Amino acid sequence: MYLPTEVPKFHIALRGEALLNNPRWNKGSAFTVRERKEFGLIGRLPSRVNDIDMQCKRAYNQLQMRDTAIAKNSFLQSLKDQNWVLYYTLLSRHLEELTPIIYTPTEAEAISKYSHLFRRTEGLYLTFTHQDSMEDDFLEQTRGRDIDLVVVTDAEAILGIGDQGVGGIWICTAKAVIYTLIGGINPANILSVTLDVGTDNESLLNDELYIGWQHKRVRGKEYDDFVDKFMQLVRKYYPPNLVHFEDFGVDNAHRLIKHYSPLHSVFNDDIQGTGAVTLATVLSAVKVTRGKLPEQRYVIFGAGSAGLGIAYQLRDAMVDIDGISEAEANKLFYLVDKDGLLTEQLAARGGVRDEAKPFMRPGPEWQGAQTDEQGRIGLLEVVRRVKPTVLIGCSTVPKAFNDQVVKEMAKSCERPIILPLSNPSRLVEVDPQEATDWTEGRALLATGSPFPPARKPNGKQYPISECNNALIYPGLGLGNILCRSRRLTDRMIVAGACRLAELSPALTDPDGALLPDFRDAPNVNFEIAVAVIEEAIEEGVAEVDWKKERVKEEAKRRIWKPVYGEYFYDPKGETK
Ligand SMILES: NC(=O)C1=CN([C@@H]2O[C@H](COP(=O)(O)OP(=O)(O)OC[C@H]3O[C@@H](n4cnc5c(N)ncnc54)[C@H](O)[C@@H]3O)[C@@H](O)[C@H]2O)C=CC1
Ligand SMILES: CC(=O)C(=O)O
Ligand SMILES: [Mg+2]
Repeated sequence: MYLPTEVPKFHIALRGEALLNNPRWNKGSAFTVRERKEFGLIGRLPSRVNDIDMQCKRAYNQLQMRDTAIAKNSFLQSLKDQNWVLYYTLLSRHLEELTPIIYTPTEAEAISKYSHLFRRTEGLYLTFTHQDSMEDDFLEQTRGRDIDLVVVTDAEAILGIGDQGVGGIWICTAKAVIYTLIGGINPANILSVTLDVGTDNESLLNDELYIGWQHKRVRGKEYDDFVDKFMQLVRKYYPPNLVHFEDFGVDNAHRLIKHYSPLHSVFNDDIQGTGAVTLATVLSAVKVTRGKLPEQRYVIFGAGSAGLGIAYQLRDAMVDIDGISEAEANKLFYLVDKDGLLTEQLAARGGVRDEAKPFMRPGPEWQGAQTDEQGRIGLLEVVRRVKPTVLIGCSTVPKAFNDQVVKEMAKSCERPIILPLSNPSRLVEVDPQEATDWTEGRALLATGSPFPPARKPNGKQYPISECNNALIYPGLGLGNILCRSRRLTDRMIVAGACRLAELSPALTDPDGALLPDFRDAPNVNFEIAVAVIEEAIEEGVAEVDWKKERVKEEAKRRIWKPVYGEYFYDPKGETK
């Protein structure tokens, strides 16, 4: 993180309890003596003034007293409710250790227990039954704020754990934290929203403690009208901001992004973010194998939001970077979903969703293929026949890349590129250590959640990169916001992915990680943002017209940092 050279000054209208209870402005024991006098805090705080180092030390010690990941997650949630500067400083100082606590995999567990862990609210809850007051509810939370970014979910497909109803708000708040921690976006300017349209999760419908709308999911026109009502509010009050869609069900995810992208800066993280980070990973892997994207054969296991997003992103990059036609690029993909390989025959039986149709395989190509008793062409058969060089998993099926599949792939491929991306960790398609063992250390690997390095047969440690959209979306969002682009274009996303690939350690060491280390995520995402802004300016969609050589400097100045400012009481000052 870039720290400022000067202490920022703020005029604040809050005093006493109101100031201590506001996590944006609260400094706790770090209020200076002058501030304590000015804001009525002398009797409300123990006498000694602490600096941020001392506060971090205390908070870190308290954190270590919690012995499970979920208890640590709850502790950090409370810290966020109390003091943003301390919370973000602590996370920045222990980025690698604490990201898995506040994001995947622990956040999945927290979300699944949302109604049981619930203590206080965070974000905006827009419930289907309260849509008459939606505009007032929206303004109640946003009035007087600059909202640069809205992170929204309807919670139908949370991480790898499916429909989580109102608990989905916590994926938005977790994604928002990553935007701040890694992207440097001011947390005060981010709005997390859950669209509570019910849930089809039976255990939530039957849970007496469930805290959302206990009703089956609304679908069809009523759903579309509800989402549109929300989108029109965002467009009315915050036209230049970015709307980030997270963990919608696959069909709605594709429909919504298609509908709104010509109208507003919108971004679907599961489709575009995952597509972009995977493109960067594959670009760096093919550098190691000295190949090119169009020379690969891609098998994607799980053709939902992420799988299709990856296929589209890789396909579009080949068209853009390598100049091949879309039709030629489509032929390089083999998508396998729960009904087996996506083929024309399967489509004729209604088994292929529209977005996947460009990638379905022609019938004659698979005549004589081995099928199971339901007529499905399974992953092993696909791997046998296709001899893929790239195998990607976004299926939520743990251990789907078993020894047979991996060994089969490794027979015809010197350095198989294997990316088991399902989250949380327990759903990973193959444990990276097993993939390393089964390929005698030849596999090039990255996973969706963090894993320890794998040990190669020669004793060398192979770092497992985290191919998670969190390594790219903060930079894409930051770039879009800083240049005030009214569209997040495909080329802006490709520019970000290419910049990420350029920063890969594997470019200089074939046994190095495919992506930069997560500890470098803030600097890496800053570079991604710069690439996005440069592209937006070149395409003419940016509202700023910074000269190329000034982009970095301008961007750096606008990044939010977790530092305490100096406060002055002012009845007309900040209240939110
Ligand atoms: N690493 C990353 O950055 C990301 C990882 N993911 C992970 O990818 C996984 C999928 O997420 P989404 O695409 O959003 O979910 P999704 O529900 O849209 O897609 C999952 C797909 O897998 C298919 N599937 C289920 N069982 C299968 C089987 N036995 N064989 C083959 N396919 C099967 C489903 O039919 C569906 O099409 C999740 O675990 C999620 O956490 C998602 C987004 C980003
Ligand atoms: C990482 C992410 O967006 C997911 O697993 O859904
Ligand atoms: Mg997601």
